[in-house]
Amino acid sequence: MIKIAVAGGVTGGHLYPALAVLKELEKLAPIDVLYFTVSGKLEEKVLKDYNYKTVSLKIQGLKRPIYSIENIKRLFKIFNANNLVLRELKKFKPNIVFVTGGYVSYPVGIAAKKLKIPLFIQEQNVIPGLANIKLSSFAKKVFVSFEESKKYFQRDVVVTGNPILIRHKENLNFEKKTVLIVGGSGGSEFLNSLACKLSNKLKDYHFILSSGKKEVPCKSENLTILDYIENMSDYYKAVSCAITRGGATTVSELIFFDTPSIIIPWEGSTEAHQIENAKQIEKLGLGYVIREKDANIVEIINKIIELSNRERKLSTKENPAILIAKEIKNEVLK
Ligand SMILES: CC(=O)N[C@H]1[C@@H](OP(=O)(O)OP(=O)(O)OC[C@H]2O[C@@H](n3ccc(=O)[nH]c3=O)[C@H](O)[C@@H]2O)O[C@H](CO)[C@@H](O)[C@@H]1O
Repeated sequence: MIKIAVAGGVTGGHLYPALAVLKELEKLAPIDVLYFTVSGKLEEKVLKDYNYKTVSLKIQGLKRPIYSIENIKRLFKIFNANNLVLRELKKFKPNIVFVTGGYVSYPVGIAAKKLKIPLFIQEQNVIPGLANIKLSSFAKKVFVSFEESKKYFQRDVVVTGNPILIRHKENLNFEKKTVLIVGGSGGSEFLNSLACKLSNKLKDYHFILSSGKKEVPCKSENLTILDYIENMSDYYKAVSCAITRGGATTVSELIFFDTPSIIIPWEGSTEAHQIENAKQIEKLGLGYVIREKDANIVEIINKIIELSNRERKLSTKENPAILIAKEIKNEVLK
């Protein structure tokens, strides 16, 4: 039995890679999971379908710029959460702690250090997040998704690729050319409004928008609006092309499913990390990166037409989740 404590969430970008690894680990050995969640966030909803123990933390991420009064309050909550995490880890006695970044990972990683439990870290983004960078100095292993991330760590890291959680429910088959538009796990007002403009101009195309429950300023026959898509894998495979933000997990999924795509990175992302993630799509010739300021509707339409006329091929790739699961198993069941 592998007893594993896990943290990684708030957004889908951190959550799904962790779940992907646990899914593979379960195939290698029986597992007992304690998952640290953030109160009210996506993982608390998603984990209802899983048979994992959970501990909910009432914490918030630090605002940028880092030096502000509000951050002192938030740090205080994180320090309080440290005590709860310590208590829970002492009770659960995991063989290993695994974190996939985001601020919830920090108190869990620190507690692992205090209790001398081996810590494994997984980073999705090309430019690593603050929590993972800080924790990496004492982690037993660090897995990164892209070669380019190596230079940000002052230690050895293992390049595995980003774990992909395959979520299959149905075999989709669209009659018309279909464009998937997704603004990350929280949606994007910018992409919602772009979906309106595109569906209005390209009437012979079908658009599917994951709105993240954010406002969509139109209704149109050729625009299907969904609050959230549970089975993203089915969509990645079936659509002609996708338009997305530059979240690392979305980018990795597009690469995994060979989905031709246009990435319009979220300009507000910390250290503009979404721009660096997005470049991976261009590097592989899978699509284009367009900055918000250059998002010209005619150019986007031309790119949609070009990408959706490409023949879709799904090459077989090994899921990075398998590699990481094997490393965890080898560490625990030495
Ligand atoms: C606003 C924000 O802080 N974004 C960050 C967050 O990602 P955020 O969760 O926004 O974005 P990502 O694009 O990385 O991942 C989204 C995940 O949610 C899933 N999904 C999305 C929509 C939907 O309807 N259904 C669904 O299942 C996608 O399949 C994917 O697995 O973490 C990422 C990974 O560290 C970062 O790169 C992003 O910059």
